[in-house]
Amino acid sequence: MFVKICGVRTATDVAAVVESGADAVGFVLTESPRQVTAEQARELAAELPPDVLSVGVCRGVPVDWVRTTVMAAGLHAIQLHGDYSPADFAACADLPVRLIRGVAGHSTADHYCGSHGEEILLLDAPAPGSGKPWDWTNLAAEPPLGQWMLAGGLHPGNVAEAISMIRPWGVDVSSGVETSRGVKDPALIVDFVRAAREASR
Ligand SMILES: O=C(O)c1ccccc1NCC(=O)[C@H](O)[C@H](O)COP(=O)(O)O
Repeated sequence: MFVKICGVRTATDVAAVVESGADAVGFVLTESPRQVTAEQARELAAELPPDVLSVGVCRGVPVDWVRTTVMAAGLHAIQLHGDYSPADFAACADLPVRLIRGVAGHSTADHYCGSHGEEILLLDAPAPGSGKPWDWTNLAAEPPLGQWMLAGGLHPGNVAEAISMIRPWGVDVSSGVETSRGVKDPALIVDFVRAAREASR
């Protein structure tokens, strides 16, 4: 089970992620209560072990800006979130990074990983980072193909049930490990990763 903690903003958050054993960390580089600059992302990512994937999360900005900013931050992966085309993904294909496509999910499997050239597909709520769940129940019968992650309203108390029901390749969380918008809780990060790992055994 691949576990990503998104919207990390402080050195304390990073330390909690490392302690939790999560696989990936998302740094939101565009408008959000969790937004960090490329320089901040670079400094925070430098505190991560090399096997933890550092992801630059971008929404609603031109792909040229994404390329420049993620490279300046020295991150391992780009998450293009929302209305990005296959051409946008192709425009990043020459970079030494992994590509993640974040989209609003549907309760039927009309998405598949790789359709835009991405390595990982993230099926999320319509409002990313809102903490609001969406109806993913029908995915159990017809899950997407490939490496896909479930996100949107997950938290330590429901991630095990979601994994048992849907069997995604990975899970992603932001609000569910926060005490208030943009403020991560180290204990919730550890609880979330533990619950996800136990459910996928
Ligand atoms: O988290 C944000 O603020 C955000 C802003 C703009 C684009 C994407 C954003 N987050 C993407 C993520 O990967 C979140 O972890 C995902 O939406 C789940 O969020 P939540 O429902 O709050 O757990």
